[in-house]
Amino acid sequence: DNGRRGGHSYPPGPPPWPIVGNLLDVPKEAPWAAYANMSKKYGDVICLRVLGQVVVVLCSLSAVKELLEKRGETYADRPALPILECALLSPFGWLLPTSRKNETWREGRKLLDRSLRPGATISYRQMMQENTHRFLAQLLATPRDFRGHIEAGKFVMSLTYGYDLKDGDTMISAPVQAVEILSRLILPGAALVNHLPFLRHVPSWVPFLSYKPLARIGKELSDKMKNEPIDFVKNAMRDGTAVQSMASEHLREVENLPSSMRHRHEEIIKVAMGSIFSGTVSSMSSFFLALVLFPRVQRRAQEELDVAIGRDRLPTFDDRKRLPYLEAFCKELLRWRMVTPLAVPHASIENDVYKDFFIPKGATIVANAWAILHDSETYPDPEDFKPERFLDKDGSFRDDPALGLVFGCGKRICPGRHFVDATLFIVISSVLSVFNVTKAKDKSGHDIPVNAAMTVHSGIVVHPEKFECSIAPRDYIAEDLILANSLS
Ligand code: HEM
Repeated sequence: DNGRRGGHSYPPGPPPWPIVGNLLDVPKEAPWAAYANMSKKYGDVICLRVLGQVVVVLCSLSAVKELLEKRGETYADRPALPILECALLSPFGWLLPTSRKNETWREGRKLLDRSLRPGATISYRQMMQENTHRFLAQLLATPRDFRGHIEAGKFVMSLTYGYDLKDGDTMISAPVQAVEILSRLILPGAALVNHLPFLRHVPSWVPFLSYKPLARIGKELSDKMKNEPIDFVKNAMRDGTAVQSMASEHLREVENLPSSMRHRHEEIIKVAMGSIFSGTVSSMSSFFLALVLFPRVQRRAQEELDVAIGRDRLPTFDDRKRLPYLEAFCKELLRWRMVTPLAVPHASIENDVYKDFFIPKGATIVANAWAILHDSETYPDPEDFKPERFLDKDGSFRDDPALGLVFGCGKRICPGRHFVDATLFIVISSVLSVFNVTKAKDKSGHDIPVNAAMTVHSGIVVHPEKFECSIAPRDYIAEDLILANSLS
């Protein structure tokens, strides 16, 4: 393979070495920034060859849109990763984010798109508001545990299954473990590890599991993850105690089908619902980080809330159109500290030619969303948190089509994006309307410095490092409001 087909060569990139190719060029730290740098030298479409695998990194909006969106069908696959075939991981083949482009993915994806479309999330507004009010009460009671309050996955479990997650609940232990295992192994940083054959057999760093045969562990976790929450919903439906949720709605739709058909539909429901994870944890921590680091932004958002809503009630979804600064704030949050700076890799299902470059079938395609949304020409001082970027001179909100990239692009674009958008709005506006978030103080009353660093958490998702902050009600009016709403 000399990298040429029909007169076209692979996209440019660092020259490959014999045998190892570009293995040593694959960045280990902040790969999004390293690829962005590389693109200054080689252009917006870069090619690396890693142990026989062609990896194409897209660093411009036009390249991402042209390939992943316009030629969406060609790039709708996920990479075929040998590691996913190992005994431990093969039972998770059904999970939509990593699934190859097959019939189960297509059907599951359709169901998720239907459940999570903007119109459908409107019917969950009440539930989101109630969850948010409970979150405010938890912040008031134990502000130092703010990370724990965010991390509970509550929003997603009540949306998906109408399940009220308690602290330390085992209902999410299977998904949490599975996500930890999968995401550590599959994505960009780990891309090269996938090709190291010994890993196909022994992920020895999984100590809590290693006493059982891997195949059994994988199957048990996968079954638990898929079946346990759905069984909960079915039982609740039988007892007449089921509350509205995505799962109960779908189960109701197929309730009266003949059993053979019902079985297949229920399987798809399990696949689709089981593929939903709490993805907003990272953004919510970054939200608190932004507030401590940029007090000016916090004050401005509070001024807008006070004028538009007043101080005697909490925000609702109906207020959104009157809060352009807050809208811009939510967008800036997703841009400033991207959750998945390299999105999730796609793969090509056939040979393709882009701008005279040859992209072979089976190539891994990485959309470098970070390079685009942190480009200092389009976003001056990209590391600063500035909602104003998305405001017109008259203060109205200005949308930016490139922002959608934080949710990926094309056929695999995040189906949870509208839900995320709604969740962030209601949580952020509610927190800001009643709390002041500032640097925490040490015993002698000095500000504790804030660690603003980000860390790669389990493979693809990036989180803020642990930091401290003080979260206090703005005044007694705010405190009363939180308490009154958490009781109703
Ligand atoms: C801030 C929060 C979130 C971010 C930044 C995010 C981002 C992403 C990205 C970048 C992808 C890959 C897109 C691509 O391949 O082009 C993705 C896929 C996915 N996301 Fe999200 N996501 C978030 C929250 C959620 C939530 C709350 C849900 C469910 C309600 C969800 C469900 C999914 C699923 C099922 C996929 C796989 C889609 C497929 O492969 O067909 N995500 N997400």
